[in-house]
Amino acid sequence: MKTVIIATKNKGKAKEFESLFHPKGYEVLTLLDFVGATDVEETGETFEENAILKAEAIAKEFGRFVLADDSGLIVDALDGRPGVYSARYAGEKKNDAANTAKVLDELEEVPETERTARFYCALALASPNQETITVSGSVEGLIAGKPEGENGFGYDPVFYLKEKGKTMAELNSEEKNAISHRANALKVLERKLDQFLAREEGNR
Ligand SMILES: O=P(O)(O)OP(=O)(O)OP(=O)(O)OC[C@H]1O[C@@H](n2cnc3c(O)ncnc32)[C@H](O)[C@@H]1O
Ligand SMILES: [Mg+2]
Repeated sequence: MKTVIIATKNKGKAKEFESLFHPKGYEVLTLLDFVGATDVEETGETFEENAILKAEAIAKEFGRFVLADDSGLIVDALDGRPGVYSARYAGEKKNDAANTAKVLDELEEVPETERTARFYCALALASPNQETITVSGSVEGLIAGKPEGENGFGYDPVFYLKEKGKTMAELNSEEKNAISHRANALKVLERKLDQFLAREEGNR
């Protein structure tokens, strides 16, 4: 089986990438499978910059092609926050419940019509042998009044999808993977993947 390494230490992302890549015939490994892999600092100002930082650092470290994901929640009423700080919005400890509570708190006075938001995902595919490819995807929603649902991770319990009448955390993984920012970015990447892999073969 072909293998793709994802430069992430996030269990929720790892699980989603497994379900997204298995049907394509790829086994997925993440940094959770490699003890001692570098924790790449996310010093970029955009999702794209951070995805590139993570993918290129780990591709160099492992000497092979690597995919990285930098993603987050963009809330219009908060001028785009938490944005690139989504993972550490309530502090460096990366606590999903605390991050979510902080967003809900900040939106307390904001009426439903103004609670528009989107999840955004930048993917970077890097290799020591060729130029990095970057793609992105997003999904539109509203920030709910309180958390609902147990599935997914991060801000999923407060990300309400009007068309579904449910939060992202009330969808099963198949349903989330049909519409998510991550799945949408991966669809775009797919169109470029074959050429990228052919160049990898050529560089062996
Ligand atoms: O950097 P890696 O190791 O990949 O893991 P991370 O959790 O730090 O990931 P990011 O830096 O990309 O920050 C993304 C944060 O945005 C949120 N997020 C991203 N995708 C999400 C999704 O599908 N559902 C809910 N929240 C999401 C969640 O809080 C993540 O921790
Ligand atoms: Mg991170």
